[in-house]
Amino acid sequence: MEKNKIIEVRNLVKKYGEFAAVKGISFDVYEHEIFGLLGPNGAGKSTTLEIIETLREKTEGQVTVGGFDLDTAPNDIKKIIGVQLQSSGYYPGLNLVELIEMFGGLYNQPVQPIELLRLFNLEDKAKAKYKELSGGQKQRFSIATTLINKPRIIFLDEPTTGLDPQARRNLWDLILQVRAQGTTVVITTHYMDEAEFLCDRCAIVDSGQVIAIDSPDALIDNLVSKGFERSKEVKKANLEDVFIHLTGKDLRES
Ligand SMILES: Nc1ncnc2c1ncn2[C@@H]1O[C@H](COP(=O)(O)OP(=O)(O)OP(=O)(O)O)[C@@H](O)[C@H]1O
Repeated sequence: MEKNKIIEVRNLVKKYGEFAAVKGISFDVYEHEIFGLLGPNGAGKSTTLEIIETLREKTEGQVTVGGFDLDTAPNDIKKIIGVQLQSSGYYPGLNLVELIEMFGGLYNQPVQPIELLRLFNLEDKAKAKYKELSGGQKQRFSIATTLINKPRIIFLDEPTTGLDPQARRNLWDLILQVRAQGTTVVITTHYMDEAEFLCDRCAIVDSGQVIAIDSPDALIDNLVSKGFERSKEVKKANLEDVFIHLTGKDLRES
């Protein structure tokens, strides 16, 4: 089946003064995939994401999103993407339902707050304020809000940082569910297990450059074909499996 490119990034450069944080990055994202930007701290992942999201000026290069050119049609891009807000964007006086209604008003979109909260397992928190949520609940709410304008693409910047194993796995399932409904997902992460589990394809970014891009399987196979072997025999389970087995798979809310 022919894959449709929904994002095209060509020779993207971002300089902060003399310092080039992004040095000529190019990649495509296909419709309905989960695409990962992986890389160490400071590699330029967030900068790249924020440029595509129209939140940061680029220095050079071409970006198109859903066929719209970032230079000439940034407002059209804004309409088809969903972006996680900084937590400071959640007015402290409003509960979750009121926040969703407010964002719906800003986007001029009808919203069904309880249905959205149910999808993210937050229905019983409908009347709670954002600050009263646990870390996992905050992340789930933040991802829920990216869907308010019924976007074609959502951008998630390190969505599971700081979450416990149950909350991470729960969020992974939600991200798969969002994609299953037809939304393209672009995610940044430091966690390779997360990328391996979630991403159809990923770009590994280092010092502002893409150094590899492929499916996780193909990247691993390529390394193995070069003769790489783990020095220690791989066990059938890891410590995280032990932890999940002992403490249960259910989502913790504390
Ligand atoms: N506003 C800014 N002014 C100057 N330098 C910046 C600015 N924002 C980011 N940088 C620098 O650009 C580089 C890339 O930062 P960026 O936040 O894009 O990296 P990242 O890959 O997302 O890292 P992390 O995983 O730590 O979030 C870093 O060296 C950072 O210090």
